[in-house]
Amino acid sequence: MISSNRCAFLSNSGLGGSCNFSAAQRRVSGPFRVVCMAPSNDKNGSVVMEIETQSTPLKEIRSNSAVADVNDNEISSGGPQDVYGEDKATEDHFVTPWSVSVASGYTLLRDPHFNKGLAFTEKERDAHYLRGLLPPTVIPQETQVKKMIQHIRQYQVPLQKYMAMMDLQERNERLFYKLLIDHVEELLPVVYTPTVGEACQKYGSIFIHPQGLYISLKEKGKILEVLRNWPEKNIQVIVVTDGERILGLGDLGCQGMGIPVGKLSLYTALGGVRPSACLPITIDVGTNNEKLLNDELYIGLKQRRATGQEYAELMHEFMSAVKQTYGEKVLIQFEDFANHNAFDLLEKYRSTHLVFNDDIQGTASVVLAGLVAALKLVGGNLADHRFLFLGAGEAGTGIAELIALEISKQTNVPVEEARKNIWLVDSKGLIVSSRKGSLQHFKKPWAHEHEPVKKLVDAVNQIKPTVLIGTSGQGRAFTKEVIEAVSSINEKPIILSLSNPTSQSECTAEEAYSWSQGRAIFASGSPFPPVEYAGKVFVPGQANNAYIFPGFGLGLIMSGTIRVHDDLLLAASEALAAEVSQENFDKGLIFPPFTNIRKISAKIAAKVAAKAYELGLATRLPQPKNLVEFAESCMYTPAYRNYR
Ligand SMILES: NC(=O)C1=CN([C@@H]2O[C@H](COP(=O)(O)OP(=O)(O)OC[C@H]3O[C@@H](n4cnc5c(N)ncnc54)[C@H](OP(=O)(O)O)[C@@H]3O)[C@@H](O)[C@H]2O)C=CC1
Ligand SMILES: CC(=O)C(=O)O
Ligand SMILES: [Mg+2]
Repeated sequence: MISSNRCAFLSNSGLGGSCNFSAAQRRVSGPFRVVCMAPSNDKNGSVVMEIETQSTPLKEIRSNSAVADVNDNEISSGGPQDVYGEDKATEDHFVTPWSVSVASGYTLLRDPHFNKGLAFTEKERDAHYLRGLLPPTVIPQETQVKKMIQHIRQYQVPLQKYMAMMDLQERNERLFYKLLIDHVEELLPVVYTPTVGEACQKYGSIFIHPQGLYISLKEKGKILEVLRNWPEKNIQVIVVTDGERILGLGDLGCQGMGIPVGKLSLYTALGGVRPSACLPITIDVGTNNEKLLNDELYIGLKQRRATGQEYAELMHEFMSAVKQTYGEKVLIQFEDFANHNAFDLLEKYRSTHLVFNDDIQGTASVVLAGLVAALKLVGGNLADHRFLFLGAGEAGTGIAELIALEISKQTNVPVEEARKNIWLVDSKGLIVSSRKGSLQHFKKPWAHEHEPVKKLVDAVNQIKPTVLIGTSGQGRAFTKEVIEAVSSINEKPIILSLSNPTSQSECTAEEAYSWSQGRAIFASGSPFPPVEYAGKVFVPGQANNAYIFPGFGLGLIMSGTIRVHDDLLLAASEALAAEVSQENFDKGLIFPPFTNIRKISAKIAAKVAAKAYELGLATRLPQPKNLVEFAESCMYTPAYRNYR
């Protein structure tokens, strides 16, 4: 029965409150150590109990396992441990209730955190009972990457590429991240916008593995327990959605899970946050999407959305449970909530939690960076420009407010004054003071004196913007007439069509360049391929919050920052704008390419952390001398680790 000294195995047999050792033992045939968890009333809600079938202490059991046998630079460099808790991370697999942690043989091959596939060395195959479980060849990770990219390229349909990537993430996490990092420009549109939008729409039918934590109304009163079911303990970033405004695709309910999963894969690939520190969460309060309610494959609650007190209570329980479980330094990123909840949630929790709304704040920071960079091409200061937005929701008013804040800082005028050059159009037309009474609170600061204007083209002709920004979620709303109008006012009109996915973009790159006779400085939320116009090739940039949130989050985490302040958004923005090179400007680009994004993220992180220290918001002391180097040293790299 007990015949050799292989590694640890955890049973979930203690679910009822006590550990059923015999069941645990029955499931381990042959060599084993058993480590079993049972619920208790202690702080973490669990205790570790050991069944020492041989006289091996737990410490040694851990060191006998491949999981604990990690010996790579990330962990041994001494830099990031205290920031990322890497040293503890290996132990997470042993202290989480009900999780199974097996670090050898067949099960090792099926653990995406540790699997290396054919890259397991001869020694590892011997040491970890892999002989015969793999074909005899050993190939390095670089070759695996080459093979995988060929595999992904074989698919013509973007959704198939997406599914192949998700499948890889579930099989071999480090290979997934190496592939994504090495081919970031090519694969970003696969794991992120636009393809992730289609994936969310079809999530029910393509759903294979649950990839995050689902917290529905059914879990009300039990959210603390639900969080404890997640196998990782050292969580540093949560991206949470309630699925009500997924990109520009509307209410996708529980199927919005694709968004937190996608955003967090960028936290790791672009910002170097450890995958095990990332937790995607979907709050399911129902959906008002009739199509989904009538779809037998829909994965969420089949009921209309809870609102008001019921909604607020669930969210409050969630926010409290997160703080109780992961402490106050966990970053909670709100993503793709509808605006009637997004602003209120941010306001309610910004003084008690480390919260960040990506759609309001991250988008603002990235767009401000693009605009500051664009000044090099069009001239003038921010205060010299006139801004017109189509769309006055989270993205529109968020960007508008950060521009006003920056103008106010640069020119020493009150922010109310700085707002006067910024105009917004919503579904009812230009926002003007005569509408003030019926406006949502986030639109009120933008209700300037003007007669009502219904159509965008009329607003363009009357306001005469130098910058036109689309944040409406309305595909092709920048018509030929609109782009011609803004191009007749400006030599180089700045046109940003930020709405995602591609189908919702206010105009295509081709439309922007051709209708402006090649004069537009253009960027879009989702990527467009280069355009040839009048014998010249135009390379459109991508104006997406993906430039900011990974580095921004890294900066908060590495400095132990406890609250997000607007000055941190300005710092991130400044750092990004500084990364646009002359070579980029020469191509008409106002954002750097994503190829160097990890270096850029480290610089963003450093600026954010520096500002947090300056404001007294950072708790990691003493402040590292060189914050860029420190950020880089903290970043997760997906190279395989050696298992002794
Ligand atoms: N590139 C990026 O990084 C980001 C892009 N986005 C994209 O921006 C879009 C909007 O997101 P968000 O601001 O959060 O959404 P919101 O729902 O908060 O805002 C949408 C706004 O668009 C307005 N609108 C809707 N239809 C029309 C219309 N026909 N004409 C004029 N205005 C209209 C709405 O008007 P009303 O208020 O009257 O309903 C509302 O003000 C989405 O497509 C999203 O994907 C968002 C975040 C980041
Ligand atoms: C990019 C993003 O966050 C959005 O479109 O909602
Ligand atoms: Mg979003």
